[in-house]
Amino acid sequence: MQKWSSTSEETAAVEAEIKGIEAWWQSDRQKHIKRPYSAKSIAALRNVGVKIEYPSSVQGRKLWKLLNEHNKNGSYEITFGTTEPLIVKEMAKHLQTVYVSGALCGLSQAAWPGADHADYPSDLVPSVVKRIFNSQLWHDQRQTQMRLRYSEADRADLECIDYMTPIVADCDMGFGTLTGCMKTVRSFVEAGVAMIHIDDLALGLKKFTNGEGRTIVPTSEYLNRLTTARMTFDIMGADTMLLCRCDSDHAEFITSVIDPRDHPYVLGATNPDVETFVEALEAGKAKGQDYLTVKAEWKNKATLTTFDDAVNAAASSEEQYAAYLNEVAGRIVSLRERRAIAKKCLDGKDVYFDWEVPRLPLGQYMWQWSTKQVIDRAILAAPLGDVTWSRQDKPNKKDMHDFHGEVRKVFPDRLFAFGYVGAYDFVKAGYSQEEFENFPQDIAKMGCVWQFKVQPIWATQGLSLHAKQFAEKFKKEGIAGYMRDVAGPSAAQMATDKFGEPTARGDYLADAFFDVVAGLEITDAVE
Ligand SMILES: C[C@](O)(C(=O)O)[C@H](CC(=O)O)C(=O)O
Repeated sequence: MQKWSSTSEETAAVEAEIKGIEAWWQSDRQKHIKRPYSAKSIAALRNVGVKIEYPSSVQGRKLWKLLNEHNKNGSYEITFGTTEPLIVKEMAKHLQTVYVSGALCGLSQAAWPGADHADYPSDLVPSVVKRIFNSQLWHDQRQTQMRLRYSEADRADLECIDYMTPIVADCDMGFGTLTGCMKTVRSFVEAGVAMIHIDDLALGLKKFTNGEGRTIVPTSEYLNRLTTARMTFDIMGADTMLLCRCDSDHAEFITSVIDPRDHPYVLGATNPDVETFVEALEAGKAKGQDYLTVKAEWKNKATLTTFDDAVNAAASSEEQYAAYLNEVAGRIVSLRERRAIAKKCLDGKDVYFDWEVPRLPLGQYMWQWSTKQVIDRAILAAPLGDVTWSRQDKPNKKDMHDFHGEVRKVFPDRLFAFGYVGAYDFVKAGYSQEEFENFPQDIAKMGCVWQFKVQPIWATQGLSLHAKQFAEKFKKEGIAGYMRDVAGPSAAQMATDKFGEPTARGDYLADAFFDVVAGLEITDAVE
C-alpha cells in the first residue's frame, strides 16, 4: 500500500508540515528559542502526516506557564526529589512540581545501586518518570470518578487535588552519543516528563568522592547535546521544557581543547623543566604518596597558569600585557593565535606554556574555572533551552549575584533553576541566619523560580529516619502501637467518601469499571 497517492500530495503534506512547525515556533511557549536549523530540516526528519500529541507537551506548557507566573510575581516553586509514586501523590497537596533525581534513581531504583556516577541504564530515569506519570493519571482519574458520584453542591466540600504536577527529571549528560541522547530524550517525552536537565559533565567521569572538581566537556559538545535534545523535541513536536544545567562552577578538568572558546581557561605548565603529571604520579606511587598530595606538589612545581597569566608573567612591562589583552578582548582567540599575538606584543619573546604536560591518566586537561567562564557558557546555551542552572558546590553570595545578574543582562526575562546540592552550609558560606531563611525568596527575585532540594536527599535522610524509628517501635509495640500511632492518625487525616471509605484507594474506580460494562449509570446512581 502506497503512503501517498502522488508525489505532489507528498510535497503538499511536507509543505503543510513546514508551515505548522514555523507557526508553532512563533507561539508564546517557543518563540524565545533560537535553533541552528530550519523548519524544513525538521519536517524532513518527522513522520509527516502522523500527528501525535504527547502528554509531555501538555505538562511542558503547564510548567512553562507556572514558572513564568512566578517570574512575574518574584515568587518561586520549591520541591524535592522522590522516585515513589505514593509520595508524589502526597506532595501534590502542597507542591506544584516534583523532581526525579538521577542520583536517587541510581541509589534506589537501579538493579545494582551505586553513588551518583550517572552510570545506570539510560532508560532508568525515564522508567521512573513513566511510573510516576501513570500514577498521577490514575489518581486524577479516580478523583474524577469519586467526585462525579456527588452532586455539584456536595462537590464543593470534597478534596479536589491537581495530581498532575509537572515532573522535572535528570537527563544527566544526555547519555553520550548523539543518537543515544536522542533516544533518551524521546523516552522522557514518551514517559510524560515536563522538563529535563542536560549538563556539560564528561560521560563516565562524574565523581563527587575523590576530593577533586568535576570534568566538563568542551563548549561545542555541551551545545551539541542541548541542540540534540531540542531537535528531538522538535521532531516529536513536543513542548517539553529544556533546562540547561552548567557544571563548570568549580570544575577542575576538561576532556578536550578542541573548542577555542575554552582556550583561555585551560591550564598549562610554565616551568619547562617539570616532568609530566602522569610521570609525577608514577613516581609518587612508588614512594607511597597519595594522589592528592602528588597533585598539589606537582601543580606547584609546574607553575600552572592560564596562557594569559603566562603572558602577564613573561611581559616586561604593564603596557606589553595591556597591548596583548587589547588584541584578544571580546572575540574568540585560539591558543595558536594568542601565542602569535603575545610574541608580537612581547617584542619577539616566546611564552613557554604547555597544556599537554598536565594531562591526567584518563586524558583530561587541567582547567581554571571562573564565574566569567560559567557565565559565557550559560549565555551560549540559553537560546537552546528554557531555563538555566549553574550547579554550585557551595553557596556563594557574589557568584550567585554575578551569575544571575550577567545572564539577565543578555536575557532579561530568563528563568533560572537553583538546586540545593552538595550539603550546602549557608552559615559557613557567610550567610546570616536571617539571610539563610530568606534565601529562597531572595534568589527568586534574581529569577530562580524553580528551586529543588537534592543533597542531602530527603528520600534517604527523611525516609530512613522515619523507617528506623518505626522499625524500632514496631518491634517493641507491635500492631497495637501501629494502630495507635500510624493507622489512627493516618485515617483521621485521610479524606473519605460519603460511605466512609478512604478515597485515595480508589476501590470505587474498579467498581465503576464493572458497573459501566454492566450497563449501569455511574454518575448519579448513588445520589
Ligand atoms: C542533581 C543531581 O543531578 C541528582 O541526580 O539529583 C546530583 C545531585 C548530587 O549528587 O549532589 C548532581 O548535582 O549532580
